[in-house]
Amino acid sequence: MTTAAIFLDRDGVINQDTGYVSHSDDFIFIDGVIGAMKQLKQKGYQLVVVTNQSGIARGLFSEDDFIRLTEWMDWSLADRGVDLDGIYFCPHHPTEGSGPETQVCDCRKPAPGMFLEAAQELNINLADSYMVGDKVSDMKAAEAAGVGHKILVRTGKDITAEGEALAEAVYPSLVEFAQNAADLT
Ligand SMILES: O=P(O)(O)OC[C@@H](O)[C@H]1O[C@@H](OP(=O)(O)O)[C@@H](O)[C@@H](O)[C@@H]1O
Ligand SMILES: [Mg+2]
Ligand SMILES: [Zn+2]
Repeated sequence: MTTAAIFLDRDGVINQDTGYVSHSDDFIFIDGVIGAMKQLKQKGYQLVVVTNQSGIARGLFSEDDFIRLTEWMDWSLADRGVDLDGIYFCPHHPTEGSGPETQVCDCRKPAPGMFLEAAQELNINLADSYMVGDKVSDMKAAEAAGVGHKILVRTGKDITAEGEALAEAVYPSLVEFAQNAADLT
């Protein structure tokens, strides 16, 4: 059996994108998102985070730093009744940096790799799923993976005309999206 998922971009959707956030001291949940995530789980969706973390390739922080922050985020959410089903990240950048993570990959959005891996591992029906992001690359990655619904929110980077054209809908934040998303259960 497959189930639908809500794919969530991290920076600009879950937390304020102050630029390459790598420590819990700098991780600020956007108002209302934890409640919104809880509501989406109750509607029957899996919740899967898909995040580009080129700060690793750029040498701004290490993969261990990312994992430490991710564990903190995961526990902060679990404490508030939200269990994430999956967290996928891309540590690469095609040109920036000088270490092993500086490489062309198939996981950095707008490539669909993280979505396809999640779909395999978590038995996700991509056509019935949603991607909620703040950038054109989020919409393009979802499109390339065959995610049925592409949503932009205004809590991150400025929404461009290109982004608006690719998205099915634009909401002020994840809160309004969760209020409008259909029940699966
Ligand atoms: O929004 P998600 O995918 O969760 O994460 C994005 C971050 O890793 C950073 O990605 C960078 O893009 P580049 O990776 O430098 O193109 C910039 O957008 C930063 O402001 C942002 O903090
Ligand atoms: Mg983002
Ligand atoms: Zn990658």
